[in-house]
Order: sequence, then C-alpha cells, then structure tokens
Amino acid sequence: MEMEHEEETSPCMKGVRHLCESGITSVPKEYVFPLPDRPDTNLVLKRSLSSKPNLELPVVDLSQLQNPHRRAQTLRSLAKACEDHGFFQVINHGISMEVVKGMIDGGRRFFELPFEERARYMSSDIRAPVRYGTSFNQNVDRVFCWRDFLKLNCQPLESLLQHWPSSPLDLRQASMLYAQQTKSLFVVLMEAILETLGLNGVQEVKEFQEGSHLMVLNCFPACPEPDLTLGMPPHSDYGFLTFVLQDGVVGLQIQNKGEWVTVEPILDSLVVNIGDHLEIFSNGRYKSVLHRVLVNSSKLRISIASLHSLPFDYVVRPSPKLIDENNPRLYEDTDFAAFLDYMSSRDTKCKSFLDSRKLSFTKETKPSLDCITKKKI
Ligand SMILES: O=C(O)CCC(=O)C(=O)O
Ligand SMILES: [Fe+2]
Repeated sequence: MEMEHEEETSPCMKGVRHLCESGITSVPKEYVFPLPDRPDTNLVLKRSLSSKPNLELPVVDLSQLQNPHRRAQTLRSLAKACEDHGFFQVINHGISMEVVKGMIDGGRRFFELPFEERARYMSSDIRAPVRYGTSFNQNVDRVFCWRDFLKLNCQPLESLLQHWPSSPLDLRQASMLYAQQTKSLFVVLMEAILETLGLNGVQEVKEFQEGSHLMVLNCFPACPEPDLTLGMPPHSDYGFLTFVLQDGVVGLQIQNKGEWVTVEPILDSLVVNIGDHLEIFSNGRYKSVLHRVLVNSSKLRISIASLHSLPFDYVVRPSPKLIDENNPRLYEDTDFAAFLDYMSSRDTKCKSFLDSRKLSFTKETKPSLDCITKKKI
C-alpha cells in the first residue's frame, strides 16, 4: 500500500533526519511528550557521572555452551537472566566483528543518503520486504518519536534480498551476512532456552530456523532538546528474542524494579531481550520487559534490532508441558494477524498487546503492568 496523500504532505511523516536537515533549533510540538512520559535527564546524567554503572545486565558467554564441562552452568545463568531480567548481554556470540561493523556502517550510510533516495522505500504496508519510516507507529502515534527506521524483512532471505536498497553499495551484502549470522545465533540460543525450560525435543528447532525475522535499522539523530522527547516510547517486542546491536552511543533504557535504567553498551556484545511470544510460550516464566530509547543533543545513534519468532502463519501459545494444576495457563493463543491488526489500529504504548492476550482471570488478579505514564520516576 502506498502512503496516503495526506500523510505525504505532513512534514513529520518525512522523518526526523529530514527535519534536522532543515536546520531546526528546537523540538517541534508534535514531538513533545507529556511531562510524566519525558525522560528524567537529570537522573540519567547523575547516574552516568557516578562511578556505579547504570545497570549491570547479566553477561552470558555463549562459547561455553559448546564446552561439555561448562554447558550446564551456562544454561543455569541463562535461565536466571531470562527469569530475573528478561534482558541480558551475550559475548562470544559467533557474529564476527567485521560483519557487525559492516552492518552499523552500512546502516549509518543509508541514513546519510539524500531524502529522495530514502523516501523510495516509504510504505505503510507492514508486510513489505523493505520499509522506511519514522516514529514508532507513525499512522496512529499521538506524539511523534525522534527516530527514523529502515525495516528489512529477512525471511525467506533469498527471495527478499533483491528488494532491499541497492544504495549505499555494500548495505545489501552487509545486511545479508548479518541476517544469516543472527538467524544462526537465534537458533542456538533458542535450543539452549528450550533446554532451560525442560522442553528440548518438544519444539521443532526447524520452526525457529524458518521463523519470521525482521531487521530494524534505527537512526536517532542528535536532538536540540532531548529532554522533551523520546527516540522510542516504552514498548515490548513481539517475537521470541530480539538482538540489539548498539553503536557505542548510550540510549537504551529498560524498566527494572519500577525505574528506568540505562543499558551501557559493552564492546563486542549483543543485547538480547525476551519478546511477548516467548513470555506467552513459557507461560509467563520468562518476561518480556518494557524498554525505551533516549536521544541526546550531540551524537546521532544507530542501533540494529533483529526480531525473531516462529513463522508468520503459526499460532503462539503456552507450551502444554509448562501448564499443570500449579501453573494454570495464563495466555490466550495469538498469531501475527492479531498482532498486526492491533498495531495498525492502536497507539501501542506499553505492553498493551501482551495484556490483551492475558486470560481474563489473570487480567483481574494482576492488573496492567507498570508504565511510565502511571509510574513517575
Ligand atoms: O535502539 C535500541 O537500543 C533499542 C531499539 C528497540 O527497542 C527496537 O528497535 O525495538
Ligand atoms: Fe524494542
């Protein structure tokens, strides 16, 4: 579906880089978040000036999964990271530094292209093989986010590749290598996670191999008034796992014990987070965690998020092996069609899609989760 005429003419729809190129010195009103939703930059600054890191996420060394003497211990730390945090970092993940660097550089250069070239990929069809856009959910957002994105649909890779941008020259090749390697990592990690849940052999690994895979290249330009807006609002990701590659500029925050805490990028690591589908599949044992992105006044930030799940036409439901009289089923079945309908019709802030899949008795006993609009820090 092409962009509607009205959307084409709205300046916000052209994205934040375009806006910055026009030489603005303040944040237009469309991007100003209501006061309780804005980042508390004083708090962030105070934390990063103190010697204590903002948050030490668990670090899992994936090379130890291959070591028969260390595998059991590594699985235990993986299970703990999934249960206690929903977010962790992985090192020795098998994706070469060259591929990582090529991906970040290619992404950065895409956003440096003239607006007209980037605009060729604008589309409001969420299933398009390639989609350039802005904000979070630009057709329904009440406040725009300080973010432009390029989404590359990576499954099946061989047939979609040809639709990806041919400029800058090496972006397609870099994205292909990164997509192949993150898919392998996803499969290895899902095998390990199934084992931590006592489900090895229950779920076909092939279904993850052929599962949906979306790569999101995020661009957060430097912002003249970063404390008025957000790069991404509080949200959770829909899939099983998301891998986030950060370019070294901080910005990612996760909600931890009711507070927003900054995730410091560790060199050569990838951030992994649990998505809604894994929360449903594990019947709530592993939690998909709210996160958001802050912007800053001096540095453009690039991040690459890879979202992985089962194939698009699959239904996601709690694994029957994880349901018994002590562990009642907590979530309804869900599928991508339901998620996409929800996304295109709602201003999806917070974990509202996941909440909509909770069975009604849990909705009553465990009312909606923490959200920044309700919980001021
Ligand atoms: O930029 C980041 O660090 C996170 C991006 C993110 O949450 C997403 O693309 O879903
Ligand atoms: Fe996310």
